[in-house]
Amino acid sequence: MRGVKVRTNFVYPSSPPHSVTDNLIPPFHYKKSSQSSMKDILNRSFASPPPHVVPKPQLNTDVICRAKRSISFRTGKLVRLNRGGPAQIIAFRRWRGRDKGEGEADDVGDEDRERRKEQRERNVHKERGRSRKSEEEEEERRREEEEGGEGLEGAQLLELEAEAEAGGGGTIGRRRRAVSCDGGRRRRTSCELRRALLSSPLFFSLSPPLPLYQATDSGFEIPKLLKKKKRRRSGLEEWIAPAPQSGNFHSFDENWLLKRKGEEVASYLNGRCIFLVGMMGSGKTTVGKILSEALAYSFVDSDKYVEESLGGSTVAQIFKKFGESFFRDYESEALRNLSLMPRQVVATGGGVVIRPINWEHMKEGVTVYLDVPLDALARRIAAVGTGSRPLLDFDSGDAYTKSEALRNLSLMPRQVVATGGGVVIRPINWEHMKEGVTVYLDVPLDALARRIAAVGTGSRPLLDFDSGDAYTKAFMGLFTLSKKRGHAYASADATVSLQYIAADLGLDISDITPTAIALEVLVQIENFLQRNNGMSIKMFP
Ligand SMILES: Nc1ncnc2c1ncn2[C@@H]1O[C@H](COP(=O)(O)OP(=O)(O)O)[C@@H](O)[C@H]1O
Ligand SMILES: O=C(O)C1=C[C@@H](OP(=O)(O)O)[C@@H](O)[C@H](O)C1
Repeated sequence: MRGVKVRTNFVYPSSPPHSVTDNLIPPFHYKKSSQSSMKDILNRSFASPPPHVVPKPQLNTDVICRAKRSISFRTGKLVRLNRGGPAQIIAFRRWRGRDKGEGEADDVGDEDRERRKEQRERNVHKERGRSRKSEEEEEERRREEEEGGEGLEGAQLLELEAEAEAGGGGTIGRRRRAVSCDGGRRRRTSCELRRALLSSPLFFSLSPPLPLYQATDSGFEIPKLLKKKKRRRSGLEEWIAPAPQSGNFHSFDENWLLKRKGEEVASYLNGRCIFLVGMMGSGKTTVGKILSEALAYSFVDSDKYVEESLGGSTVAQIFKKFGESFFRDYESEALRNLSLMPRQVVATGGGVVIRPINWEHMKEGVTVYLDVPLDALARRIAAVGTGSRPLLDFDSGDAYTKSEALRNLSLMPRQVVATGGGVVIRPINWEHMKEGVTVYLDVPLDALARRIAAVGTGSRPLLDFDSGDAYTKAFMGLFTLSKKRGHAYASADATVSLQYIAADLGLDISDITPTAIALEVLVQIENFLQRNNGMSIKMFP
């Protein structure tokens, strides 16, 4: 990949933070006896979600393992968890067409590569009678080799072995297929690789598509579907992980992976900003802060930027005083300024996607859409209140929001809307209501007065939004907004869908931590860069 830097020989630090060491326990075959202690571990794993996210009381222990495995599938890593040490990744993800000559490993490999290439060319001559198919395979292998993608070779393997023995870990810019190779030189490579891996006390392979272990209430077990014989042959019995004894096992694992991934992705980004887009409450701010730490970027919230540039008024105040379009102008200006600065994770306001000019600014960097189902958004927003989100704050009662509520309602089908008596005085409201059929209930004043007196004036809503709980109100508002702008989010370079992650990991959406989302954001950015071969990413001088 041109323009994208790849570290081929990066050695991860070998000593973990204290809390991590304390939290790992004896190896896999050590069975925890008590059911409650396992649950304790898992509950503590989710010790620091936002206060309103209540962990499920009965967490399925298997979930954690699946989550771990899946994270590694996504990141393409082979992960080793050391006894009493940090998890270490031995990576096989390889960038296609990456820069050559970076790092020692490539230098060492060049000679070898040249020699093997010549050898193969001689072989090609000898075996002229071969079938066309084999020739294509040969061609493919040669192409891979030229791209620097041959399997792990002597120098790297020795290095890996040395690191393994020393208890260290390393990244080797080689492709993942090296572990699942199936013939000739590749099989040898695979064997060597496995030997190198197994020479270290504990390895936990998350890369092959096999359920390597299952968590049960009494400990971790190799899944029954893997027959004993097969297990022995594949060496899986040794490819095992230490089960967590206590503490924040889950978060540790995520945090550690996130940091490593952050370092990797930051080196490809060359200072490009990340713009997080998504509906209100999708976690742009929460995830953005975590992401910025992993990338060693600074974090900016575009709403805060606008607030500061307008002397500290809140977004709600700006909406109330000057209206939405005034706010949008400042928002566009904020994005323009932010797009000129390097190394930032920007949490944008949910509405930035509606103006094409904002996309022009954001496309200076990489845009990522956090796709969260409306139901989850409404829950989150209901938990904190709609006060800071004027487009959902139908209770505030100012003229602007009442009209806005009516506009939103006019976009929804199959509704009978009981409007507030005062809506008729604003022409704009009629425009909205004329989207449907308006019916005037003409009741003599004295009859109205009697009715209202009977029930009290407290029950007179301006819009029917006043009835219903915080969740319903938030959901209604989000629904109409998402109808209007759902398609606009699709312009982002990458999408992170919580629904997809939840289905993939077998988790509830509310159980996906912001750290896991941040990790997925990094993976999707990486995929985006790979798809675009790094060419769309301009370099900062
Ligand atoms: N992964 C998550 N799980 C549960 N709640 C979350 C998650 N991410 C964010 N939240 C909560 O949702 C609310 C909105 O998050 P925030 O980051 O402010 O969203 P945005 O910046 O997109 O509006 C906050 O109260 C936050 O604590
Ligand atoms: O969706 C929107 O139009 C808005 C989202 C808000 O930001 P968050 O997405 O950070 O809540 C804020 O910019 C403003 O209330 C408008």
